[in-house]
Amino acid sequence: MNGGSSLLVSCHLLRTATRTNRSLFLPGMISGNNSTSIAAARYSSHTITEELSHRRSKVTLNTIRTLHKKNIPITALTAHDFPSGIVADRAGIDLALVGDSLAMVELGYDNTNHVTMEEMLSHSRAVARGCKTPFLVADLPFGTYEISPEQALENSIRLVREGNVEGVKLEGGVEMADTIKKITTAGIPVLGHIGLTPQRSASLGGFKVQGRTFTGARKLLHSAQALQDAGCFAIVLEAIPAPVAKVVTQALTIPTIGIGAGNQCSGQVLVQLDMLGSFDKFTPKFVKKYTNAFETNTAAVAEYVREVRQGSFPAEEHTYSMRNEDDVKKLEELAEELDIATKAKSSGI
Ligand SMILES: Nc1nc(=O)c2c([nH]1)NC[C@@H]1CN(c3ccc(C(=O)N[C@@H](CCC(=O)O)C(=O)O)cc3)CN21
Ligand SMILES: CC(C)C(=O)C(=O)O
Repeated sequence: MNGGSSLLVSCHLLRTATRTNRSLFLPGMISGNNSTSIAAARYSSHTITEELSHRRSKVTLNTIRTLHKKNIPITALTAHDFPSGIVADRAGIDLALVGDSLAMVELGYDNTNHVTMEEMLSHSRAVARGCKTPFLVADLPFGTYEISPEQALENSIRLVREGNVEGVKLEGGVEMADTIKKITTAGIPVLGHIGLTPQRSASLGGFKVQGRTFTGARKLLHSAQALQDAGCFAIVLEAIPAPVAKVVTQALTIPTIGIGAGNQCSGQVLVQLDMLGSFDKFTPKFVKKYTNAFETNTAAVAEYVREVRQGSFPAEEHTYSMRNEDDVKKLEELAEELDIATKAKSSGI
């Protein structure tokens, strides 16, 4: 992106902030020293990604609390590997999630329940190597936290110590309160997750929208309050009607992070490969594709195939030369001799 389009993006940020009547937030503005940030973003010749990544300081739980208090939407996104971790960092994401959706979008499983603790640890470490600024959270995979609070704490400690993440996410409502207490008491921040909880999709009858009835909505509200009381620093609300998410958000003192839960949540999260248009197996209604990486990437690879076949790749600029031109001549002479020798051999002389 050049300076010109950086200016366009920055102006768009300003317009959007005005339209939604929310205070303008560019990452880095939270920790003071803000007076030049807007002007710098508008007039700098740097790219917008440079602006976003170089200016901001490490996002901590305090940053997330401050964003919430100031009514500034929290931006969250999944990162499943080293490059997607870097993208989340550079683009200005506040909270990066090593979500177990990686089971489906990275590893090709039919649901999230097949991903193992070892796989989550390996992906978390890769993300952590690239994703330095956002607050980094990983999912406790299915089967690693349901048996007892002790089991949950043990595996949370592994995610922190071996996976290099800062917090953990787990699915479930009131029934998870004791488990959440156990983990938060040990000093590990917990992100709750209610509504459509994919690890329980079998008992939900599939990936179905939740809380569509008054009874269902009230249950979600009670779960959210129990999760807050148990010590969650925030709660993911997945695939629930927007009016329900709004009431839940208003009822809580901790932020809600919505995915398919309308725009009245305290923040938003999406699966990175979904919003980049890289995943084409299915598309939940809540996904907006900001680009179509699947088409772009497939077309690029097809072009490579074509160029290799026709010999136009690699071109001169992708090729190494000999240090000394004379050596090229010597090499050709050698080749000629070999050629004669080969011919001589094959003709039986
Ligand atoms: N690529 C991807 N994106 C996700 O957001 C995601 C995953 N994978 N895997 C783990 C879970 C599964 N999720 C899903 C999967 C499908 C729908 C879906 O298609 N829902 C229907 C609504 C069905 C109903 O009406 O109740 C939809 O049309 O959105 C929603 C969430 C969310 N998570
Ligand atoms: C979509 C987010 C919230 C998630 O749980 C995941 O990526 O697994």
